[in-house]
Amino acid sequence: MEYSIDWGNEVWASLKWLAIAFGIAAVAMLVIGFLLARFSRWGRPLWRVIGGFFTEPGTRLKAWGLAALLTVLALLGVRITVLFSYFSNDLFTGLQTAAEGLGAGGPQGAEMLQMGKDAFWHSMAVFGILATIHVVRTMIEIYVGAAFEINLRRWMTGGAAADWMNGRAFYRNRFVDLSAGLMRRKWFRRTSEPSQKPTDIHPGVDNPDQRIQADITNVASVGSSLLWGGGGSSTNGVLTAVASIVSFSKILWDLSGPVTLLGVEIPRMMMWLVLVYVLVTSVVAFAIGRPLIRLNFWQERLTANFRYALVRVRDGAENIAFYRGERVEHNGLMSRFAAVIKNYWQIIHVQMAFVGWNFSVSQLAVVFPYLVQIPRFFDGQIKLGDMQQTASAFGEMHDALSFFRTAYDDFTGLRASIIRLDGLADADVKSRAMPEITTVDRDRAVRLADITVTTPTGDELIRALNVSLDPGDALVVKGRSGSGKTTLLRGLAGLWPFIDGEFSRPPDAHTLFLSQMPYIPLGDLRTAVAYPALPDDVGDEGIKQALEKVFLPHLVGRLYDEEDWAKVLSPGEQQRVAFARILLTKPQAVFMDEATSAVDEGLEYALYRLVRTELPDTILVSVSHRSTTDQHHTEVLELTGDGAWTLSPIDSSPSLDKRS
Ligand SMILES: Nc1ncnc2c1ncn2[C@@H]1O[C@H](COP(=O)(O)OP(=O)(O)OP(=O)(O)O)[C@@H](O)[C@H]1O
Repeated sequence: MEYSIDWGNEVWASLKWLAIAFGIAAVAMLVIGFLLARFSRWGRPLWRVIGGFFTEPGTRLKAWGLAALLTVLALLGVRITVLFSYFSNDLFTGLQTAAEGLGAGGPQGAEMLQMGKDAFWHSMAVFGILATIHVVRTMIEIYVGAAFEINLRRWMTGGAAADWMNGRAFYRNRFVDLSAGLMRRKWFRRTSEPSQKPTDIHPGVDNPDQRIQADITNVASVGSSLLWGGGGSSTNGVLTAVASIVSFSKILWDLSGPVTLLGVEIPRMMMWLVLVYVLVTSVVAFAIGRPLIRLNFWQERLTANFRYALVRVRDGAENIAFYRGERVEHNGLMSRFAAVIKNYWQIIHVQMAFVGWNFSVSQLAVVFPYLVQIPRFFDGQIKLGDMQQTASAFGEMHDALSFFRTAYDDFTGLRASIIRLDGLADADVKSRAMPEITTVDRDRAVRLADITVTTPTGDELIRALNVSLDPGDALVVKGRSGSGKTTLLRGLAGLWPFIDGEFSRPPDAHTLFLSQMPYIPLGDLRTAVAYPALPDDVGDEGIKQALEKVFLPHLVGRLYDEEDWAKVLSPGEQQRVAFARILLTKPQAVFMDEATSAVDEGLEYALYRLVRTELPDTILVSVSHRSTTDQHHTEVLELTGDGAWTLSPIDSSPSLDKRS
């Protein structure tokens, strides 16, 4: 019996096919990828969030290497599927020959039966080889796919986290929306990028944590499987879909015969039928599934909001418990959860229609080729094997062409993640583009020259402030609540964008800003005390001494204890930890925002004296409501909150002996 292809020569034929297909696929992917990244509405943001993986020196070799390997493996998968279709042709033709031999009887029948048997066992051997290669290929593909995904995810997470930290974008992105009103202000325009227009405002960035964690995971895993397909043969990707379409259209073209429709003979009918069938069904599917882009985007946002609300309860547990605020919290949580469910129902409704349509279309496609071919088979024009291969080629073509229809759901999820990651990158850039105070490094001195601070709505809090402090000077900032004391410190620290003027201070490493409640990082106590230095940089001995000096000797033995220290230490103890940090860091200038508000006056006195004695040359700037802090300072700055300010010396301060 004659086989459908020359199996003896197939290894070389397949290798040649693979080489040519790889060449074409590589060029096509590069060209299409370039065009999409340059000109399409979703390709541009996608390239923005993953482009560096393929271009940066640290990752590009691995990126291109793994991508090439995945392409080869995907194409090999397509080739094997093609060969399986020839195997099935031979198997069924062999069975048909054997059956005909049995029916015919006699010597000729016996010969046909033998031919059929030979063809059957030959097919089994072919299947054994193909199946082995198929399994091995699939295993390798799963591994390489995972390696690509993990590398991409690692690069994206590292990059997004660094970008979020860079220029304190994680803090300043809260002002991206608010800065809209100020875009028209002269000094804002002067300090912002020339390309920024008042209309060019990003709508802000919600839940960056979710974006960095969940959206990146989604882009890395769904993105790569959409391109190359999953591990199993049934899961197509764009590449395998296109390669299958090309390969199977040739088979279908060769096998499909003419069909007479309303008296007109249409050649290669199967081919046209599958194209028209899939085109029409896909257009309908896209129309049904279109709302999923928006709904998936919202699902991410609403889920993140709900989770953030839960985290807030955990963080504020003590406060909530004191207030007996469970009812309010529960209501808040449930209303956020209700929003998640409402959106989820909308997704389900669209998906019911979408999946229902796709499923019906795919079911019909199972019998469709038999219905079209059966007259030719009954007329004896084609053999059982040919019909079988036509049906399988139709099925493969249909699956491949339908990939874009069935995977539309995944595309919408991917698109939502890309939009969110692009939004984060955008907000990071805009956060950095917002104005910041001009800082000048100056050894052992602090100068504020013409500092003007406003609220986000443009109301002046401080107008043209000038202050000059030399080593050992200490300034206390006072004023009614809301007059802008904290905001001044925020501005000087480079957090508050609505500030103008020049600020000279010791270099970053020698200037320390302390907020009212010191931040306590996760980890052991030594990490908490040494922050923002690393514990090994300051050493255990230094940490122990600092703890003893700030009256926390009971903590000396617990340096390596891992606790949620922000919840274990009392506010007063946390403020003493902040003073320990001053002793460890030995800054040339320190700015403190009500840093002793939680300790009693005796302890406050002792802590200030400690700093003055240990670090007599350090410049102190304290924000304080208490008159007891005055005695540790040399000057007082009074803010009125409407722009005006007064600066006056403080007499008879016991700290005035600091320079002696
Ligand atoms: N993110 C913000 N958006 C809008 N307005 C803000 C923001 N942060 C602060 N403000 C406003 O800026 C003004 C100054 O606030 P700031 O916290 O500096 O006051 P303060 O003098 O430190 O007050 P207190 O003594 O109560 O700590 C207040 O009116 C406050 O409402």
